[in-house]
Parts: sequence; structure tokens; C-alpha cells
Amino acid sequence: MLNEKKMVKVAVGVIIRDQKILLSKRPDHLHQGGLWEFPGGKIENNETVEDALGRELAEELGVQVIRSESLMDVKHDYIDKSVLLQVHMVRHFIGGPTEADTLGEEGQLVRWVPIEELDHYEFPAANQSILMAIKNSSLS
Ligand SMILES: Nc1nc2c([nH]c(=O)n2[C@H]2C[C@H](O)[C@@H](COP(=O)(O)OP(=O)(O)OP(=O)(O)O)O2)c(=O)[nH]1
Ligand SMILES: [Mg+2]
Repeated sequence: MLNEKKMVKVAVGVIIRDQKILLSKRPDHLHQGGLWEFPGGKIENNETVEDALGRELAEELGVQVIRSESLMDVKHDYIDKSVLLQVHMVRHFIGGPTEADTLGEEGQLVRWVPIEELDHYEFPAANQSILMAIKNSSLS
């Protein structure tokens, strides 16, 4: 149908340590491929946001979330699909890439980026309001 786009719910983690945020690069062949993202993925049926976030961050990065807090929900309509990003701040976790690591568990590029350098990266359009929220709040 012309006006029926899938609405995909996504758990997204803003993982913070020492004023740096962990970014992951989306593989070229995926939706919004080649852009940097906050790690995460689709929320499956019967999963809470926290369940999905824990599962995705473990799968993609080897990160074990201890605790997260909701930052915001972002709804965005791309040409080909609609997404509801349920964004959580993750400050308490175990494992994951070190600052020296360049690849995540799925072979994707990963990087710890200082908050003031986030502007140097290209993100999907839906991420603009998340980036604003990060820059305008004193995250430490
Ligand atoms: N993870 C993540 N997804 C984002 C961000 N911004 C944004 O528009 N998206 C969109 C892109 C995708 O359409 C969707 C996330 O899907 P995904 O491909 O990461 O889902 P997934 O990890 O479960 O992957 P898969 O199992 O389907 O391969 O949300 C972001 O910052 N992080
Ligand atoms: Mg993903």
C-alpha cells in the first residue's frame, strides 16, 4: 500500500564513558548503510526495550549492560520505512571495545568519540535530535 510503511521499533544505546560515546558504522548494504550510528537494533516481539538493548549490545559489541536510562523516543519517517528509536543512555556496563579497538563483534567499525567531535560524523537523519540532546545536556 502506498501509505502503509512498516513502523520499526529500535532500541538504541548512547554508551558513554569518560565523555566519549561509542559509535558503530552501519554496513553499506543495510538500511542507512555507511553512516555512523549509536549501537542497537530492532525490538522483537515480546521483548522490552531493555531486553532488546541488552541483546543487541552484547551481540554487536560484547557489551553487558548493567543499567540504562531512557533519554528520548524519536519517530522518523524515511522514504522506505518508519522508525521509532527508543534511546537509552548506557553509563553502567561491562566489556565492549577499548579505545584501541577498531572493530566490533560483527566486523563493523567502532570508535569512541569525544562528545565535541560528534559533528565530524555522518548519522542517519533520525539521529539529529539525539545529537542535539547529547550536546545540550551535560553528560559526564
Ligand atoms: N541501531 C541504530 N539504528 C538506527 C539509528 N538511527 C536510525 O535511523 N536507525 C535505524 C536504521 C534501521 O532502519 C533501524 C535499526 O535497524 P538495524 O538494522 O540496526 O537492526 P538490527 O541490528 O536488529 O539488524 P538486523 O538483525 O535486522 O540485521 O533503525 C541509530 O543510531 N542506531
Ligand atoms: Mg543494529
